Amino acid sequence: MEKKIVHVPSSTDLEELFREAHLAKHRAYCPYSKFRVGAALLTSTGKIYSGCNVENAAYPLTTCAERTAVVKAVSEGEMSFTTIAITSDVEIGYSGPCGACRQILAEFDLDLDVYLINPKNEMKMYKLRELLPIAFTPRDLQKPRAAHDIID
Ligand SMILES: O=c1ccn([C@H]2C[C@H](O)[C@@H](CO)O2)c(=O)[nH]1
Ligand SMILES: [Zn+2]
Repeated sequence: MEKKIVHVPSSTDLEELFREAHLAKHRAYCPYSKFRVGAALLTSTGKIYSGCNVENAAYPLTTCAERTAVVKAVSEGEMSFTTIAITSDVEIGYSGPCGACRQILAEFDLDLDVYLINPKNEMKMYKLRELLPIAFTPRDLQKPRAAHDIID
């Protein structure tokens, strides 16, 4: 079997990742909610893709920071992620990724490390599988289904 080379994040990688998430938060376009979010995604090759929330006058068209980062990475050919850092202006506790973003991240790896960081630089790490138990992922589409469920 071919061995996959995975870049194990060092503490310097993580510091850089947290800094990128912080910088991305400052680029948030959120004139309606005034709620800034920054995210930074680390690939298994050691690259970082960051993103901010991008709102729209047609409110439901808003893109979350996490989704911006995923779309940037995937559109540059990166699909293997080890870690995401997410930061907002919530000072008491942490703001977690919304349900839609959890699902978007679950497409790629439920073992993803999710760091939530607040403005006091406190942080908490979760595995994505903890944040989205019994996730629906591409593997579910591969599972055998009962004949009566198959529509052809
Ligand atoms: O996971 C989340 C949740 C919310 N937001 C953004 C969307 C919107 O611009 C603002 C308030 O919901 O925060 C994100 O970027 N990520
Ligand atoms: Zn979201």
